[in-house]
Parts: sequence; structure tokens; C-alpha cells
Amino acid sequence: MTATLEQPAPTPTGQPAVAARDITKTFTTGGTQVPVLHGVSLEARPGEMVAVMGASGSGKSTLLYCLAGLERPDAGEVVVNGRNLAECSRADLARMRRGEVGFVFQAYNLVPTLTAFENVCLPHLLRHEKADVAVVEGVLESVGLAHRRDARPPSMSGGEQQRVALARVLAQQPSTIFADEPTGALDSRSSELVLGHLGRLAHRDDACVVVVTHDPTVAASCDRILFMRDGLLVDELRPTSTEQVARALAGITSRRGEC
Ligand SMILES: Nc1ncnc2c1ncn2[C@@H]1O[C@H](COP(=O)(O)OP(=O)(O)OP(=O)(O)O)[C@@H](O)[C@H]1O
Repeated sequence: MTATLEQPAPTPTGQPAVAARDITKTFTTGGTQVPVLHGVSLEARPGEMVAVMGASGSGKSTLLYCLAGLERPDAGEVVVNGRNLAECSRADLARMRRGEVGFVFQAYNLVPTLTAFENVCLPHLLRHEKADVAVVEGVLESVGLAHRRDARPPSMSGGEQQRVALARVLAQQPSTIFADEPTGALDSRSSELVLGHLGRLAHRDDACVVVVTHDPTVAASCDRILFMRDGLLVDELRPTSTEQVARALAGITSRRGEC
């Protein structure tokens, strides 16, 4: 699999689509405090596809959840499309995630009793809107699942479920997309297809895409990579090849715990 996208990456301009300023997050489980984010600041712009990499447990998913408004940071600020998330109610955040912001979950989050088609329509249903059947069928076809339209998640492979989850986000036509390991369950062909979609959203449709990944090939497809270690962003790279990304990641993870 080669690390290329069909669209060349333009230089992103303008205001950031996503900005985090000095965010911290500590979880408390069973009376024990688990500090995860220690003051993370970043910016990602419309038209940009940004990867977040780092060792397991370095805080990548927690960061993504804070950026998407699925977790509230303890301190610091997250601004998405000009809106400070701390000033948004739960209902505002839920509305954002059903419209302008899309999230591709590691665990798919599909409703098992609904068909693939119905799962893709779900954000529309939750907004009490009618989904455009042609759009929904179009996105299912674009992720190679037209023939699985009426299948339910329990009868689908992990890769098929991952592609339904992506189709659900594509059908929303969001301006900002967060994706947690979006190719984790996919073979290399499906992985290329998903990356192609995300790249086109960023580079053709001027969306901002933030992807958490362990896969150097996926990260090499992005415009910029942010490296995390122990709850901090410690490095940044504009990738030129999968090998270069793999070397950089190995360097970051081998120095784990030094800071
Ligand atoms: N809801 C939670 N409650 C308690 N601890 C949590 C919670 N979510 C995450 N953590 C802890 O925070 C730390 C960072 O987790 P996170 O999932 O953000 O890391 P990650 O870099 O995405 O890891 P991976 O690559 O394995 O998915 C881990 O120690 C994890 O156990």
C-alpha cells in the first residue's frame, strides 16, 4: 500500500478549524487519579489532514475526545469552528456532532438492530430530518457496501462495520472530522479507500480531518503528524514517506518516560 492521496494537499489558510490551548485531563477511577493530558496545545486548519501518533496510553484518544467535545478537559480551551466548547451545553455539543462535526469511532458505535442503510441515516433521524436516499446510497456505494445495504452489524465483518461508520460520517458532510483508528480493522485495499475519502474531504471539500493512528502508512498520507508522549505533544512532522514516519515514531516511543 502506498502512502498517497488522490488530491494534492493545498496549503491550508485562514482561521483554525480546531484549536486546543493548554488542555489538561485527569480521570479518576476507583479513587485513583490518572493524569492523561498535561497541557496540550495545537491547531488544525480547514483543508488539512492531521495525524496524531504515539505509544499506546500516551493520551491520543483522550485528546481526540476532548477536541470533539466528547470529553471535557479539566483546564484549557478547545475551539472548534470558532466555537469555544466550554461555552456549549451538552445539547449544543450533541447537535454539533450530528451536523458539522463527524466522529469515526474505534469501536464503530453502530446500532446492531438497524441495517447499514438505517445506521447511515441515524444522524438525520436524530435531527428529525429525512435523509436523502440518493446521498445515503451514494456513500454506501463509495465505501463498497452497496450490496450490504440491508445487512445488520452482527452479520458484518469488522471492516464492513468500520466502513458503515465512515459512510455515516460522510453522509453528514461535516466540516470537521475526528477519526480514532479509522483503518484499524481494514485490509490494505479498504484502508486506502477510507484514506482516500478522508483525504478528499480535507483537500477537495476543505474539511479539517484529525486522525489518531498507530499505522505509519496512514500517518504518511496526512499533511502533518503530531507526536504524543506521556500526555504531551512532543514533536511534529510533515511526512515524506512511510519509512520516515516509522523511524520518527520509533524514536518517540523509545524515549518514552524521559520527559
Ligand atoms: N474514561 C477513562 N477512565 C479512566 N482512565 C482512562 C479513561 N480513558 C482513558 N483512560 C486512561 O488514560 C490513558 C490514556 O488513554 P488513551 O486511550 O487516551 O491512550 P491512547 O494513546 O489513545 O492509547 P491506545 O493507542 O492504546 O488507544 C490510559 O492509561 C487509559 O487507561
